[in-house]
Amino acid sequence: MIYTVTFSPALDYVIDLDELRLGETNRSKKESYYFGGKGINVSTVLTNLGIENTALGFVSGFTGSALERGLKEAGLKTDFIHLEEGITRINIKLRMKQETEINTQGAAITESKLEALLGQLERLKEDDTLVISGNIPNTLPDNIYEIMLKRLGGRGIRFVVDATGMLLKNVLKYRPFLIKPNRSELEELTESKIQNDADLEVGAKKLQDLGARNVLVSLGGDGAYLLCENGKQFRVPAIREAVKNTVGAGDSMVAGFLAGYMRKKDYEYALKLGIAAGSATACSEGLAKREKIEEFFQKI
Ligand SMILES: Nc1ncnc2c1ncn2[C@@H]1O[C@H](COP(=O)(O)OP(=O)(O)OP(=O)(O)O)[C@@H](O)[C@H]1O
Ligand SMILES: O=P(O)(O)OC[C@@]1(O)O[C@H](CO)[C@@H](O)[C@@H]1O
Repeated sequence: MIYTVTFSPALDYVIDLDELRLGETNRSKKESYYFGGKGINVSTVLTNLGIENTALGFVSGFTGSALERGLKEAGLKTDFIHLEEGITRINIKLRMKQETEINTQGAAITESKLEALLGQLERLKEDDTLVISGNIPNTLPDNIYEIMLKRLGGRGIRFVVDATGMLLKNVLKYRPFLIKPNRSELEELTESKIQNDADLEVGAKKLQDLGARNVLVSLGGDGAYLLCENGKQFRVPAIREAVKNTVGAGDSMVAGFLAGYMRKKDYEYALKLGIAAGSATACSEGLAKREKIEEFFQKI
């Protein structure tokens, strides 16, 4: 069984603008909203691909109720913990020539609610997969992912971690099955510039040396690079069509990769399905549906 954890789910409010003029009243051309947060996006795309999973995390307030209801209507299985104060965050995504995002803090998670999540995770057993992604509210310590993996280590659970900075660095020693930095995250983690494929290999190898088993580096419109635990490496270009929205492309890639791995236990196949899912989301309004992912997979 696959479980995803999103500490700080989000209502993604996507606003289309010609341009943003600071200090003035700007009027949108169009707006739309999506139920997001990284782990939730992974769960949505897994569900779209017919892979059973449960989305865990914290929700609160009227935005949390809307998110929970919306996800249920979309067919997701969720088991959220309800916070008593604050609201599930609203993240602003400004869509102009370039995309600009404002990701907000999100509701504070109390110690007892955190314990409730750790209690839920006790049900995980050998061969289960736990996807932990996204940022945490700034009221939590940045070793929180490490605390989780330490408690769950040694049980044969497959960990997938998609996070930045210390949140990710702290967990590498627990040998996560998969991490998915993008180019700038890889640069930050390895404190080096990534300018070509040789740099990708060196950077990914550094993260493997720190403990990661498989390192998937997403490169936006340039596709992705995978360094596998067996030493094999693959570089696959993206499918380039008219881009509509790249929010959630990385999460879709993680979902596609996992779905592919579950199906065939083959890393090259998993990477191709990951690329297909990431590019299908980039070329869709909202997260990709199964038909688009399959159509893109045929083109790789
Ligand atoms: N402009 C694009 N055209 C085609 N495919 C894209 C484009 N942007 C992203 N993708 C696909 O999605 C995958 C993940 O993209 P990216 O590297 O932007 O992830 P990310 O930075 O984690 O994104 P996010 O945080 O928004 O989810 C890429 O490897 C590629 O397959
Ligand atoms: O603030 P975080 O947790 O780093 O990222 C949150 C977020 O940008 O990630 C998803 C796209 O990957 C969006 O649905 C969501 O708004």
